[in-house]
Amino acid sequence: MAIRTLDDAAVDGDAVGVRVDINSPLDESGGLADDARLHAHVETLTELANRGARVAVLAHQGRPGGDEFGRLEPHAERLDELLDAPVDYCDATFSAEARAAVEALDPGEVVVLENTRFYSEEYMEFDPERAAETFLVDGLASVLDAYVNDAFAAAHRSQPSLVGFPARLPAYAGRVMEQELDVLGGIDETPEPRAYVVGGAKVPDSVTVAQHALESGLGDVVLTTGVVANVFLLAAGHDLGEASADFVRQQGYWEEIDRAADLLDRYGDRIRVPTDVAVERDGHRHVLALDEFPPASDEAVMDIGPDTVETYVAELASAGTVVLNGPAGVFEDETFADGTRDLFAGVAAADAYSIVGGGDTASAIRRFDLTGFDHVSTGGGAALRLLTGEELAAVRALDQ
Ligand SMILES: Nc1ncnc2c1ncn2[C@@H]1O[C@H](COP(=O)(O)OP(=O)(O)OP(=O)(O)O)[C@@H](O)[C@H]1O
Ligand SMILES: O=C(O)[C@H](O)COP(=O)(O)O
Repeated sequence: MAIRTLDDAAVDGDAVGVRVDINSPLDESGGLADDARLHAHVETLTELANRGARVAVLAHQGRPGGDEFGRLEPHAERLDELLDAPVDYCDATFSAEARAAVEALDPGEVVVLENTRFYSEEYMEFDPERAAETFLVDGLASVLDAYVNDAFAAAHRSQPSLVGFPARLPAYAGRVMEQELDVLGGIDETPEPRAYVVGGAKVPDSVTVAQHALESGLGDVVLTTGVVANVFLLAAGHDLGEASADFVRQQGYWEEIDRAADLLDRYGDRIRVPTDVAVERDGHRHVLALDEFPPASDEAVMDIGPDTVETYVAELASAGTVVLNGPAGVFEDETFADGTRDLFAGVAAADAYSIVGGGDTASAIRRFDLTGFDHVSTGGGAALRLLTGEELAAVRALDQ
């Protein structure tokens, strides 16, 4: 694979479109609840500005219809604080106003364009050739001289701003992309046995990762937590009660139960599910063992229990490599933070080579002030897919 980096780029005076992933947890007021991903891109944006580039930042925030879907003005304001270069914001992405904002840039200046996902085609998946003809790519390519993709965390999405520009402009990997590919692209060289701890709420991505890890043999064991564990518990025939079943349905994940059941049939001896969980009862955390199921109809499973943490940490003690993605529970609520805090602390303390991925996962690590992981990736689903040997769409598009 021949991917050019910023070492190969001459950018002085050029207008450079830089796709970053600054998709971040938001607080109740819509501001940034965590800015780790913005910090991650400071190196690339600073290098380009210092080398005289005129920098147009492309990024997404959240998903259409989602709670964290919003404008990038807070991100632009924070980047203006983090960078020495002046950072402006334009509430347009590829319109005449956006093109004018790019053309008005002087060398060393930065403008953050509006959330790419405000535009319908951006949330669709295309092959690179078709993506190159979308209104977003076509609209911006005319005012850009080069494209840099630093958005490793979104690199598994074959969406226009991630795969469409290399067909139109000289394209390079940013420093985050370069570093993540160096570390995560070599999972088959990490110590064995490898344990994948798969949690969080992005169930389809995680089931895909579990399937790849088990089928390829890259993963020796998959330990499930979070909503992923709830789906596998349902697949194993456990009655999680009405509230958790409704949640899985509302998220559109009911079909994932069949995929999980298939994996249990084929690899059941290499998949772990919780032996106890936590629900809210009378306003407090209440732990239920599997033999006490089902929870009451209004009691959603919100965390893994202490026995599960103990069992998982004990198994990880013999791993050569641990890959961790996704919180174990609704860690944002202190009532349900124990599973994530205690399991993550166990991974950090283990002797294994530990690779952690995921925006919310990294946010939890910071919240609990945990150190001792060998690599904390900016990517969630992207990191996991690369770690199971899957090629990432945006990386393939950069390979010119
Ligand atoms: N049992 C549960 N029920 C509901 N939500 C849960 C549960 N366990 C974890 N979550 C939620 O999962 C979310 C994080 O899942 P996600 O898969 O997005 O993590 P991530 O991979 O680290 O983040 P990202 O993919 O955005 O980089 C958290 O907001 C957390 O509240
Ligand atoms: O946070 C992430 O995992 C990336 O920004 C990708 O977001 P998406 O899952 O909404 O495409």
